[in-house]
Amino acid sequence: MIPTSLRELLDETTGQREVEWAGRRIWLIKEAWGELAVSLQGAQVLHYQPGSRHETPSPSDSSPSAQDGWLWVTPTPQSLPGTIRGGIPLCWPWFADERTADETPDHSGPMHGLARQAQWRLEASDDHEEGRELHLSPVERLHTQLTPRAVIQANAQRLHVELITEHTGETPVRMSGALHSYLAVSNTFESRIEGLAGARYLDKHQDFSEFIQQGELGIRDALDRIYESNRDVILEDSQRRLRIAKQGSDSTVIWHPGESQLRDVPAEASRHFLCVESACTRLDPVWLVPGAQHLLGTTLTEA
Ligand SMILES: O=P(O)(O)OC[C@H]1O[C@@H](O)[C@H](O)[C@@H](O)[C@@H]1O
Repeated sequence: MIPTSLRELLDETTGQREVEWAGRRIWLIKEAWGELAVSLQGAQVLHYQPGSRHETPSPSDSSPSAQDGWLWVTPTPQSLPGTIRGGIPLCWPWFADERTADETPDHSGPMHGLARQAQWRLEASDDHEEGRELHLSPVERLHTQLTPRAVIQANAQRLHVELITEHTGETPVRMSGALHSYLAVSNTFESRIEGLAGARYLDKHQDFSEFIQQGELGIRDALDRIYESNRDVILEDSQRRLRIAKQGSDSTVIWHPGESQLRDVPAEASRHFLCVESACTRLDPVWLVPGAQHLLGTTLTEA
């Protein structure tokens, strides 16, 4: 589900073009296989919709429909240099406040790292498996030893995002990170995740105490959990069943603020997303040695 102003820009797009939206440069694609929108702030996918839209939702109806895409974006994003809440923010080279690869003297780097605020450049947009493959790199160096790049593939069947980190320095670095996907749902508190039953998790709301997931996970309230799992999960709600697969990640983060008001999200809009994140966290940090690389990936398909 994307804001109406972004929807209008997509509706006016044929093929590919760069536009300005919410003060950011956005790469829009509308082709026979579907639609994609990527913000060059953060190399952040904001929208993916396979196939063509069949109908325009009525403006009076604020609930998302299957035609609104698989990702959710707040209708009231922060202005720059803030970040856009929604889509798939890249959290790099640390997750949340772990700051393992933070090079500031007092470890005061931003929550979720440096990548999502930074400006990225589109290096290539190629035909790929009857869809598109985009390659992006940060405009400025973000870390003295680590270099990230993003690869985004989209076609009529799937959206795939890779965050690749190369170690170009001389001493090992401990990093973490996440593909912080905001997935669109018709009602967060009626949605359900399959695939985590029996998994160990840390509950951030209970001082990272450890628990085992009993049965499948129904979302009923706020939650902030790191599951130790590398399995696919399925997000089910009344509009679709989405399979979320991942690569290079042994942590699955499930997050929603519940009824707490986020300052950049109107109350009604916050009932339409759930974050399911392919991550490397305190449970599975990545020790990168000189010359090595790590790939963190997520793949969304219809289940
Ligand atoms: O508001 P932010 O910085 O995007 O973070 C949102 C949430 O992101 C999740 O990944 C974290 O587990 C939460 O603790 C955090 O609150």
